[in-house]
Amino acid sequence: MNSLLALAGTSLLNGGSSSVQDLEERIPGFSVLQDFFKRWLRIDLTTLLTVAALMGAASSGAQSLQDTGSKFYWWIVRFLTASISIAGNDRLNREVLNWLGAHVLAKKGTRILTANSETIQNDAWSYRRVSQERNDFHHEKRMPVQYLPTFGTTWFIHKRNLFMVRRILTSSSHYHSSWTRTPDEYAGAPEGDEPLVVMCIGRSVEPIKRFLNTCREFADKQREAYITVRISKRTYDESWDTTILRPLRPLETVHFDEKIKDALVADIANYLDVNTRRFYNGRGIPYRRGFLLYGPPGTGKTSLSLALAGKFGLELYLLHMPSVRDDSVLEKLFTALPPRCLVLLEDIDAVGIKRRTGRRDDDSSDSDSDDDNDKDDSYDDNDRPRSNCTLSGLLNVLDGVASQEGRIVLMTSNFAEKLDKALVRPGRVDRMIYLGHISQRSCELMFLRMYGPDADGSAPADRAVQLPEHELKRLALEFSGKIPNELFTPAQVQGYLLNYRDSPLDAVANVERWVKEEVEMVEAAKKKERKAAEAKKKKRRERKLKRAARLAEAMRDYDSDKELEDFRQKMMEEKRKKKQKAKQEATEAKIDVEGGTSEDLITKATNGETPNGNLVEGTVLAKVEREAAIAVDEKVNLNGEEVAHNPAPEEQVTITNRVSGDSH
Ligand SMILES: Nc1ncnc2c1ncn2[C@@H]1O[C@H](COP(=O)(O)OP(=O)(O)OP(=O)(O)O)[C@@H](O)[C@H]1O
Repeated sequence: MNSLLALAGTSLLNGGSSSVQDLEERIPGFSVLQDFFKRWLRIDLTTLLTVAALMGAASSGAQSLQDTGSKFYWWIVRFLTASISIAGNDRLNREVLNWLGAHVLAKKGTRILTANSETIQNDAWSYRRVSQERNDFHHEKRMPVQYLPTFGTTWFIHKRNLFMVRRILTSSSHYHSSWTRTPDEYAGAPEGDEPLVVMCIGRSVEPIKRFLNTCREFADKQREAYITVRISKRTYDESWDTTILRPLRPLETVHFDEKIKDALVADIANYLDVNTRRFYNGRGIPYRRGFLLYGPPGTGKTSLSLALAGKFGLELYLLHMPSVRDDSVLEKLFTALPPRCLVLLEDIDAVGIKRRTGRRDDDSSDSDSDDDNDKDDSYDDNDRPRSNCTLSGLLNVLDGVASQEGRIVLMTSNFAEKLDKALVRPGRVDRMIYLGHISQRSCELMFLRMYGPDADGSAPADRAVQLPEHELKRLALEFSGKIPNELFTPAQVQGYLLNYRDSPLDAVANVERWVKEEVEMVEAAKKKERKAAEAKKKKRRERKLKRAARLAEAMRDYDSDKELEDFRQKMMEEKRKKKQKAKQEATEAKIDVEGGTSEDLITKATNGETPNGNLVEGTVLAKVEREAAIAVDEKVNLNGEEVAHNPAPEEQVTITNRVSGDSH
């Protein structure tokens, strides 16, 4: 085709006639077409082809000119610059971008940037999970926004060398941008895995190497001032995929019993000592250490964990237990831990609490519960968040064969009393630390921290009143004296002080009123809680009565002792399957069944009492067993006969038949 167009072009330039013959030779029937176009359309086909040929030649000429220009440009660039490229997933890549963000973009006032905060997946579910109500308004865990260079080239001068850093488009975004013809930086934001090319005018790479070192040093310095927190956010590839830098929190800013704090720090320091590792290894003791931080919300469990990570220069791996999908995810995340780190397992009490559909480990309510079905099943009856992980899954990662050695596990819980004994046994939890309500001394320290000079010794610029040290101490003492000892959480007091960030005098002046209001609020909340607990208790009692009535009803349908015994066995079997844990406790339970009418016995049994009125230690199974035994006894009584009651051997529940007085 191109040759035909060229021929047409030559034909026009030569006056036409000779080349029409050439064209006729190459395209049979060309003269017929030519006649047709001339007669009917009044167009000279040769001219048309010639114009097209000239336009094609001009465009390909421009293209090749552009190619040549581009080649020349890159040849010059190559000739005049040295460069080092950095892969998208290399840590150095991030460090260079951070340096640029801090030193170039802000100074140059760059107007086209990309912003990073945190990656989200489908968070619809997590918005549903409203956190437990708390009184501090400053429990802020949002990620700061970071501004970085976008696609393209950033120019800057560093140590008298001219540098260019190119952030290169990845193939997918490139396709997108060229398709829509939108400039790269508007076509989409960089995803974080774009390679970088660092170029510098000159024929040596040494200045670039020096620049990269500067970036690394800057990152190290930043790291010293920050704690690296790793979390797992992506739901599809279970890894510690997100890194957050949190400002370092000095341990002194977490207020609780100083002696306990010192002991905890000494314990961790001792554990991290190389000699300790040798000692553990030499004696075949697994080199692990676990701590449980427990107490009400807002008492500093998370803050203490961050402060400890900063103090010992460890990376913090954070897992919020109710958000862990299942045991296999937990295991994968634990397997990916480095040997020396701090793992924070938040809300550990959520493990082992069953969801409404398919309850597991510690459920002590009856199986035929029919209320509360409309409630969000990510919470238990006490509004504690639930986890999909099982207790055995958790124990397995803590000290199973495959569990990593050398790390420190910190677990936090608001409901430590609910934790399984197996979880808190030494080896898994070596030290339990209670973080409770704030003491007056801690209030004083918090006040001083809030209004004292900044960490670097400088006075905060935005403070309206700069008080001398002795005056500040006096105010701190006055402030703490007005706060009841161990009534509020540290978060509450911090929240109050933040309201008077610029005015310590106002903070002291208004504290009594605040205390009064808070106390009233606490009282009201307690009252509400009590009411809710009573209503719950009432409901449970009604359920038990209903069940006991059903049981008694069922008893009436049995004529022979054998049928009765079969029924009892069947019921026992069902309960045994459901209540694995309760079965163990039932082993220890001793139940003394004596005296009382049938109604008495059933009522007492449903209340968790022995027939003689004593409260029985034990579990659901023990209670159910008791009810069954009572019902059996009752049936026997009605029949006027004595029936041997043989509990399954593994239950070892001693039941004294009230008719015979025998114990089995
Ligand atoms: N003991 C404390 N000393 C100093 N500040 C505290 C203390 N406890 C809590 N705070 C402050 O209260 C806020 C919440 O603290 P943090 O998240 O550590 O509490 P928490 O016990 O982990 O709460 P939750 O159980 O709800 O996770 C933080 O801003 C923190 O600075």
